[in-house]
Amino acid sequence: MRSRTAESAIAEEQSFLDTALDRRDRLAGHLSTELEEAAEDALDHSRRRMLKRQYDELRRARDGLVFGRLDGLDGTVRHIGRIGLRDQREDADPLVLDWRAPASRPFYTATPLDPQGQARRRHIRTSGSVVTGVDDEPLDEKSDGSLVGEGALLAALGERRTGRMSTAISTLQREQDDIVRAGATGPLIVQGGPGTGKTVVALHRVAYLLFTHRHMAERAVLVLGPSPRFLDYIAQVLPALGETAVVSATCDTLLPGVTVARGEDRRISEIKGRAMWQQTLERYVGSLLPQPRNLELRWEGDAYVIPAGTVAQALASATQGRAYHQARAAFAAQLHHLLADAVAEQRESLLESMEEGFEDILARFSGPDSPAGPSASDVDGLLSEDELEDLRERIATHPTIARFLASIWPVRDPAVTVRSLLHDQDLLHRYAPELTDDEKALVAAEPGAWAPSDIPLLDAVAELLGEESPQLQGEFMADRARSRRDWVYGHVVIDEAQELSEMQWQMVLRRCPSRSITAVGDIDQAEASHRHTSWAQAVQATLGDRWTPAELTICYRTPREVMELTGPVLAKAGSHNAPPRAVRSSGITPWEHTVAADELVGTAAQAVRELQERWAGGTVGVVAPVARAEELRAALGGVPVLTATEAKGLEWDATLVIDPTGIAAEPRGWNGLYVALTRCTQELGQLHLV
Ligand SMILES: Nc1ncnc2c1ncn2[C@@H]1O[C@H](COP(=O)(O)OP(=O)(O)OP(=O)(O)O)[C@@H](O)[C@H]1O
Repeated sequence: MRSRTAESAIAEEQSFLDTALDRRDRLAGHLSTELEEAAEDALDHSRRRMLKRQYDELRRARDGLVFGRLDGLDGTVRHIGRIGLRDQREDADPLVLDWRAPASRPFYTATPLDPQGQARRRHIRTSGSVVTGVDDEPLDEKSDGSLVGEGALLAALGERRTGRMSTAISTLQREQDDIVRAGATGPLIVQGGPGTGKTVVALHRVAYLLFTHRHMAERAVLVLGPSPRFLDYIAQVLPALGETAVVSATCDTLLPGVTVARGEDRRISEIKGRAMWQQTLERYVGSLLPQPRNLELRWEGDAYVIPAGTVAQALASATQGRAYHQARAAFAAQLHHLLADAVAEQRESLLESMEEGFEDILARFSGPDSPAGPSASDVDGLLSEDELEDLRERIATHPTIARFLASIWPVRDPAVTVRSLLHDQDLLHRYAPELTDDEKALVAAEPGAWAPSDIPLLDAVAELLGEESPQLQGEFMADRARSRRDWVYGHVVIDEAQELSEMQWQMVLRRCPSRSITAVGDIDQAEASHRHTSWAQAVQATLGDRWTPAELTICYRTPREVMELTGPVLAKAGSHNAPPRAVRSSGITPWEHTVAADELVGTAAQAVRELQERWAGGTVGVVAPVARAEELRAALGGVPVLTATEAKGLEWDATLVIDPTGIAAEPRGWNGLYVALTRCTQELGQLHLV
């Protein structure tokens, strides 16, 4: 039963929510009329876009229109919601504060020890347009102050999982909020154990940055995740936060038009992920540039020679700071000039010699008293500037000259270029001397189809070669950004960043030269083939020490009972860190059974059925060793059966971990097992093999 005070608080907030909903509808109606009229009025484009954005924002903001309230020590009352709502009176304070606005910050960070001028924080729970409850937190009393809005947080964490991540704007915690609102001028690397809200923080940070730095929306924000399944899991969070200027991708899908077509051996992927490839590729593409020499060209039946010295100068100025194809275009322009000059010069000297011959003839046939005939000065051999321009134009568009250029400086395709290097041990010997003979042989023996570790190499070569023809610039659209290799993003967010190889980091930096990057990850969950065991090591080759560390320390997902099992696993993974502190207990003891190999599938099927019954309306997931995943997938149809790598970043109400010893025996398997054990929000079961 609710107390009278709770009833009256709910009624009070219901009345406020009704006002806010009414205001929202009025504003949306007003904007809609303005937009309709604007169609005829030819409203200027950018204003129209702004109105449309505001209109869409208002229409989307149904859930969580108002979710919080701050009562100041000075008696002021401020409501906080998904978006800001202006009051009817222009000079009045906003009716609802946007959660990202600076004035909303105390909602996430005020504590009894640091009340920031606030007397009380209230979480308002709603379902559609109905207020269902309030949680009040006095900020003028002493408490341990470790959690913000504990009631609302624990209610959110205890909810059944839907298989899709949801927003956490009403329950963001202080350490999370600090990261969400951190400055964005350089790389920020956030370390956090499983379930500490790294993904939550990363996505809310995108929304915060796009709200605070409007210019970022013009260049879009790139969100990089570990797998398409993960991107699907987080897909609705940003639209729910009102953000559409976002492109999501994995490192494998970042290069437009290129698809990963095969898996690869860990050893080779480690070799191909090393930072040294950047120099290797630079050296190799550099070697493909033409060398200075005499160039012999034909034009309209005559031969012309451009001497090696002149060619060397033209090459030096064309290649200066330019990618291969841009340098080629600059050199072509110079070549056209040089040839036109040579043609003009030859023509001049020909005319001059003709002229001299003509004067001799005249001198022979006429005496000193003869009347003056045409003289050398009357026959001007020089080409006018227009004639010279016309000649250059004809040279520039002539197929013979284009063929000549192609013979000394061919257009190159990144894919062919990468393959020609990787499959040739002699070239590898010359340009990748850092590799051992064994490593070179392994790389050269790889099949032709692209593997994940090829993508950053292709990307690097595509950058070194440059676009053959410049791509059109235009008005921003996320699709446009996605379709362009050379798109420069306003900000990049990397989730599960511990998995990135050095070459993948390079690929990210290429897309964000400003280095406005947020990388979140858990170095203890790293399973990729690289050997990094610290962030400093992971980014040494790309960022050096120019990055800011941050940390998340509280586990929101996994209950205490499960987290207690993970300490020894983490130690076996070679980590010196302790697992994060779990914020809650589920009251359910993790269980484990041991079964014979031939009973494994049947027992797993039975266990999944029981879990599904217990967690009806929620989700159940199975994590298994790579070698068993296929068989289990076939037998347990309908339930996700994933390897530890595939389960990264995901969560279910209940997880069944199959053959933990088998998972631990995989490469970096203890890290994998740490991932597997920490996926559940409520119940963990393990099936061991005898
Ligand atoms: N402040 C919060 N309010 C409500 N729910 C939260 C909050 N922080 C985290 N959660 C929930 O905790 C769970 C774990 O969060 P998240 O997936 O972001 O963690 P993570 O650190 O990325 O985990 P992992 O390393 O395992 O991928 C999610 O269900 C998320 O919604």
